[in-house]
Amino acid sequence: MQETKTDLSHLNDQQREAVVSEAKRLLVLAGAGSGKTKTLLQKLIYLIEEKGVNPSNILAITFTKNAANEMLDRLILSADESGRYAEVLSDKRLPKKEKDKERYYHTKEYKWIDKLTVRTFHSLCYFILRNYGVLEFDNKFKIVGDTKATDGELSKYAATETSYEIINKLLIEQCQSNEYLLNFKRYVLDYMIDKIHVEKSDKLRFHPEGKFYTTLNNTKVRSKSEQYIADWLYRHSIKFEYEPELAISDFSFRPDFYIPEANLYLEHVSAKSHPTEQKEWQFKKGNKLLVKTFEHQTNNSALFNRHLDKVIKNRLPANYHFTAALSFEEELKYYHKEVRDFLRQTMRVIDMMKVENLETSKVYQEALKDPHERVRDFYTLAKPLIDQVEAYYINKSYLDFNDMITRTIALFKNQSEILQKFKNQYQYILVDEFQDVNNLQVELIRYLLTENNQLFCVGDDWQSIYGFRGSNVDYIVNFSEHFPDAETIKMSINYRSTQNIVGASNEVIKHNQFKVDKEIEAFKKSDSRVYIYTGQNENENIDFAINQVRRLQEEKGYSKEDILFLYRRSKMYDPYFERFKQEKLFVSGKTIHASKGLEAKAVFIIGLTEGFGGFPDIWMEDRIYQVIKESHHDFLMEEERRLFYVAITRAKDELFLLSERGNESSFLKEIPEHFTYKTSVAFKPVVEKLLTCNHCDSTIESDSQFCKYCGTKVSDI
Ligand SMILES: Nc1ncnc2c1ncn2[C@@H]1O[C@H](COP(=O)(O)OP(=O)(O)OP(=O)(O)O)[C@@H](O)[C@H]1O
Repeated sequence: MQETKTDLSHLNDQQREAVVSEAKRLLVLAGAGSGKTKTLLQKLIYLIEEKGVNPSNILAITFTKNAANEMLDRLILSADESGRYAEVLSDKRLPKKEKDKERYYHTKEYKWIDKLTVRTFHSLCYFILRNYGVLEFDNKFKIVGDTKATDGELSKYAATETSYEIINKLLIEQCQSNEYLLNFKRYVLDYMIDKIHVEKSDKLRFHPEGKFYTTLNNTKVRSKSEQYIADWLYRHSIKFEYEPELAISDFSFRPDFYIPEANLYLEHVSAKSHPTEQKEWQFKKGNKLLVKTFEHQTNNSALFNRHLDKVIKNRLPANYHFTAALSFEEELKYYHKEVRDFLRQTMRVIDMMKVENLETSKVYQEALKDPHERVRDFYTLAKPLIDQVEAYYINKSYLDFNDMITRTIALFKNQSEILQKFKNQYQYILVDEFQDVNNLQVELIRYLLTENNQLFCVGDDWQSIYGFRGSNVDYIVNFSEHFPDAETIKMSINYRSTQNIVGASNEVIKHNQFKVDKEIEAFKKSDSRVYIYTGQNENENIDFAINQVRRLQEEKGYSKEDILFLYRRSKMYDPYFERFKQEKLFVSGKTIHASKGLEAKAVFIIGLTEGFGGFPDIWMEDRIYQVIKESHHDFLMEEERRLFYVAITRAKDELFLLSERGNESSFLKEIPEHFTYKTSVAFKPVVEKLLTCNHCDSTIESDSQFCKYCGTKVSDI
């Protein structure tokens, strides 16, 4: 072993090789729990202690604020010989705010730690723009996020509104134009309510009467042409009745429309209509006015509008008011969820365009060439809104997280002396979780690279789970193509999880095509198997979870931190959370996305069912996004599988997978049986087992009616 001042004896060979490597571009590619973060920190300490590198020449980038804090914590722990900081960290009563303060003071205490730059991509860009970005953007900018920032360094500079609140406000403003509002409502009705782009068999299932098309005044009509007429009337503020009952002498029937203010009936004639002669005669007899429109007229909307003008408008009173003011709230009051979905989709499109560095106008041009009307309609409505959002952000000096990176890149591009300053400063660039970088982040890193500085990245392509936000797993899979002359070191021992958990995770990930092959072995040997429970329904699963949690707490002394519930979607946890509250059980739950980098002795993955609302859950598959970036079904499935892999590998000793009988997630079938213990038998409550006789104090067996020792009845206890 090479002699070093820094103690590297607690590292394995591969970790040590990574720490001492002089390679200018190095990727440490490793599985879950293999000590990537540990290796990165050790490298940092080694550079300072062994290589005499000035800490201010080191930049360490993490993905989350928590990861940056954890990195600082580990550095402080390594420096603090008194053990005081370890006490601070382990003090469960100390609030997070206090811990943050302690971290701040301790960082100041150790000058070398204080001189390091340990930041997330965002906070790095934030810092650069605030201090050097005045020519690029208002340097007193505010940050806009998905949620209101409540703590952390950046929260002081957070905007008072969220990105959703802004886009919602701007949509309402946009809808002050009646035309936009009604076009928008038309879009909602067509594609989100009527789902006209969905198979016909589905339609008929939902509307057995055949009245499928929803008009702008929320009437269900039978055909697209009738819907067009009804919408035309609504757009001209002309009241109408649809299929009113009309009785003339002894003859009763339902013409298509009645327009009271013109005292006029309208019949739309298509190939499917019944012959109208009979009806016309009855109208004449009853001295009522009937006008007809014909299907072939609808082929040309300008001509058809003119026809409607002629037969309807001209029969209304001369002073008729054709444009009543419409309100967004009134028009869309039944469709709040659909409005929210449209806005979320638009926000996703905005984010994707930023990450892919595409201009709105180019995307719009492409979208209008799409063969599908739904996609074209979406972009026709989204474009003016997206333009408004952009203008609003500039006007208010707002930047979102992607903007901060884009603006920093622009600053580097336009101000070479500022770029030079950072290039000179950061001799060593260390990036954690490299599997999650996106185009913008890689471009930023590239700007900082010189022939002489070192880029040291650690990551696991199997854990890349932010594709939906634009991260690109290709950067890690093909690292040496993106960074010429790069070296790669693979680390293959998992120190976190037991053998069967590691085995199961290896088997699951084998189903992915796009990956780097690695052989991961467990360091910890244990016979305990992955527990798969398939209850009859959710309630049975919750009962099972409660019993298992109690068992772990009582038999193994596990605390709140030792047990982690993971799920694909937050709402899966709601019923569990409610029951845990009732049962006074304290356990933490997280989405799998939020669990990255975490570990717990026991992990429960809930909601492992197949199909809608389960896991895998491929939600990005909408042609709307394909206009910006193609994503294939298989590729999205692979990301879901990586997410499952991340979830499994959070478990140190025990892993429980909860599914429902008859509707098991396809992922469960990917785990070979010899790693698992499968059951669908509900657990007897553990509390029964622990019942003690209040007379003689001995433990009473679970199914017994009497205390075996003194005969006291269980029902009296
Ligand atoms: N050489 C080693 N000997 C013993 N334990 C180790 C070694 N390397 C890492 N560990 C332990 O393994 C666990 C996982 O380490 P770490 O969190 O650094 O892994 P990681 O690769 O970053 O994990 P993940 O990617 O899954 O989040 C930690 O508890 C760490 O202390």
